[in-house]
Amino acid sequence: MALVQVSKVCKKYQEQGVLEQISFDIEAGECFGILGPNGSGKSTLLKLLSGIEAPTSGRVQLEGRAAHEHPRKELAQWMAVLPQDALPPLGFTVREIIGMGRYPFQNWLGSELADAESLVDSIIERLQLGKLQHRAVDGLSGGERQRVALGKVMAQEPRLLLLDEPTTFLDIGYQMQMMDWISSWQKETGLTVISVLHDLNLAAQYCGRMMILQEGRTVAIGQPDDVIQPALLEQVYGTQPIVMRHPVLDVPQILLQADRR
Ligand SMILES: Nc1ncnc2c1ncn2[C@@H]1O[C@H](COP(=O)(O)OP(=O)(O)OP(=O)(O)O)[C@@H](O)[C@H]1O
Repeated sequence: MALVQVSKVCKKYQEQGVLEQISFDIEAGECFGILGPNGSGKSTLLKLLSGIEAPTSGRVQLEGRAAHEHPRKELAQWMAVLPQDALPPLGFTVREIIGMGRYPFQNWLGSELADAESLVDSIIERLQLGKLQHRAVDGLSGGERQRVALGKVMAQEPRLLLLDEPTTFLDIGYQMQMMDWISSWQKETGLTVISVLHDLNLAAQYCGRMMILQEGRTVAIGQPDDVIQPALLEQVYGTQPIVMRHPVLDVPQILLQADRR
């Protein structure tokens, strides 16, 4: 059985259709990208996948059970969400925030049987947060804060990770670092990743499969080569990019073209 099964999902807000007849499956260990123009329904789909909201019709199932019917604490023990505005609470230190990823595993006394401190240490080392670990998150840069947010979801040791545009506001160095960390973590643990992304080039490099939404409907779903097609992208985004192959990675990449007239 696929880890995630979405079948004939529709979502309406006050009679306004936001998602229409969405169906796809995701197998354990996949990296799946959700792309599409602004307002096409990407974040809404992520909310349905995380069980925060229920579909108006159709089904979203995680391990064969409706996403919104999983008890929240149980779900938090195997699914983590990194939202776009993952601003951790002010006043806490980097180390404390990462430790918060362990909350779903604590008993009512706030203690955990397994040694969480060594896990937190290894995450701090891996994300190069050693020098920042005792600083309050308030004064950190956007890139540093995003790294802390990633550390918190890593501490949760999920099997399914949902990301909402994890690289927004990051410079190209941090963008690649963030995606590489997620990718190596995924390879080591067999984690399943579903990510909303705006950047088609990043998606083609990191996602095995991706879908493109337009006005709440699926216009393409498949491997990057199936999806990154000039005519399709022009139809969806209203601009026709040049599609080339990445000289090293051998995946499709787009070049945008200014109108010089
Ligand atoms: N709670 C809500 N109530 C009413 N309308 C909503 C609600 N949430 C989203 N919408 C509408 O649903 C549509 C899709 O929004 P959504 O945030 O899912 O798009 P998106 O593809 O993630 O956009 P972006 O790329 O700009 O972040 C938008 O028209 C939005 O206004």
